[in-house]
Amino acid sequence: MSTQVTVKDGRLAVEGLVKTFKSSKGEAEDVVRAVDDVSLSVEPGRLLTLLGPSGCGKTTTLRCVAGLEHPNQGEIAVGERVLFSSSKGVRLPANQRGLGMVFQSYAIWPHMNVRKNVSFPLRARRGKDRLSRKEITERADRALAVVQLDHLATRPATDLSGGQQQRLALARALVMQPPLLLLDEPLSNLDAKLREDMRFELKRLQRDLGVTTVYVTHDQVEALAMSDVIAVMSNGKVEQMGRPTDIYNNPRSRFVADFVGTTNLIAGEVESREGDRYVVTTPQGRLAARSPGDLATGAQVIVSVRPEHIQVAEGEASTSAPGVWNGTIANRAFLGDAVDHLVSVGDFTVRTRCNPSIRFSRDSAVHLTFPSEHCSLLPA
Ligand SMILES: Nc1ncnc2c1ncn2[C@@H]1O[C@H](COP(=O)(O)OP(=O)(O)OP(=O)(O)O)[C@@H](O)[C@H]1O
Repeated sequence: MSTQVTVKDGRLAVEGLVKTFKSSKGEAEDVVRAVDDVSLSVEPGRLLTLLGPSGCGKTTTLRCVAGLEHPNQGEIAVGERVLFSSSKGVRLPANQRGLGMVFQSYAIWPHMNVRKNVSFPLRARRGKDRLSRKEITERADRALAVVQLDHLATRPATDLSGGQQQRLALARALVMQPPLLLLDEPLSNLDAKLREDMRFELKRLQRDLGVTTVYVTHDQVEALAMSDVIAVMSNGKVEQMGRPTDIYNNPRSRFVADFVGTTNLIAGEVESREGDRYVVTTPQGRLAARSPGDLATGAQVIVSVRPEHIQVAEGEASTSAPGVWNGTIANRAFLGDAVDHLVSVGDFTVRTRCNPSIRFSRDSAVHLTFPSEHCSLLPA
C-alpha cells in the first residue's frame, strides 16, 4: 500500500498578534498580555518550535492559530488564506481552518477501534466535501500506514500503548491533509525513553510528509533536536528566533542563554576592544569575548560560556592572559557520557563539562581556559 499522504503547501505568517486575558486578583482586575505583539513565519514544510517556560504564552499563540482563542489584534494567514485579521474583520472558526492538531491529551475516542478513530473526521464531512465509504477507508488506512499502525486497524483504541495512542492522534490529524499541523506538547505524557524515540519518529514523519508544523514545548532538548527554527518566548514575546545551532551558540539575551542549555553567566565591564573581540574585566579575572554589536569601554555586560567549551587542566596557569583563570575543584558529578566539575574561582563557581575519562579530585588546583570564540557578550 502507498504510504503517501498528500499535504497541501502551507506557509504560516503571524503578524502583530496580541491576546489578553482578564485575571481577577482579589478586588482588582488585572489584564494579562498572554501574547504580546508576536510576529513569526514558518516556511512550507518546516517545523517551528515555540519554546519557553510555563506561562510565557506558547499555548495561547498556538490556540490563536488554531482558532480556539479570539485574538485582540493581529493577522494570521496560511498560504494565501487569511484565517484571522483584526484590521480586515476576518475570523474563521476553528472548524473551517482545516488545520491538524494534536494536544497533550490525545483525546482518542475510547469506544471506537483504531481505524474508526482516524476515519471519524472524514465521516463527519457533509455536502460537497462528503467522501464515499471506500475513499474514507482508503484514506484512513493510508494515514495509519504512515504512522505504522495499519496492522492494528481493528484493535480497540484503548488497547494501544501510550506511544501508539500518540501516533493514532497524529494519524487522525494527518488524515485531513492539513496545510498546517499544530502540536502542543504531544510527547509530554510519555516516559523518558519513549519520548526520545518518538522525537525522532515525529521529526522523520514531519520531514517525509513535508507538512508545515508548529510545535509547542518547554523542553529545550526536544526543541533543539526537532526544530528547523526555534522561537524562544518569554512574557508573551518572542525573545529570539533562529536555527537551533544559532540559538544555542549565539544567544542574544541572558534569558535565552540561561533557558536553552546550561551556561555560566559572568558579570563584568568592557575594558578594551580589538576588532570584534572585547576584553572584559570581571571580579574573578579577565576574559576575551565576542559581540555582534558595538559596545563602549566601561559598558556593563554578561559573558555567557557553555560548560563544555571551557578547558580544564591540572595545576596553576603559566600565563595571566585574558581567558585563563586559576581555580580549585569544588565538586564533580559523573553523568555517564560526561563529567561535570564545579570549579571555585575566588567565591565564584564555574561549571565545566568534560569527557568522562578526565577526572580531577576535589580540592586539586586547576586552570581554566575560556576560548574567546565561545564567550558571548550579552547586555547586563
Ligand atoms: N483562559 C485564561 N484566562 C486567564 N488567563 C489565561 C488563560 N489562558 C492563559 N492565561 C494566562 O496567559 C499566560 C500565558 O499562558 P499560556 O498557557 O499561553 O502559557 P504557556 O507558555 O503555554 O504555559 P504552559 O507551558 O504552562 O502551558 C499565563 O499567564 C496564563 O496564566
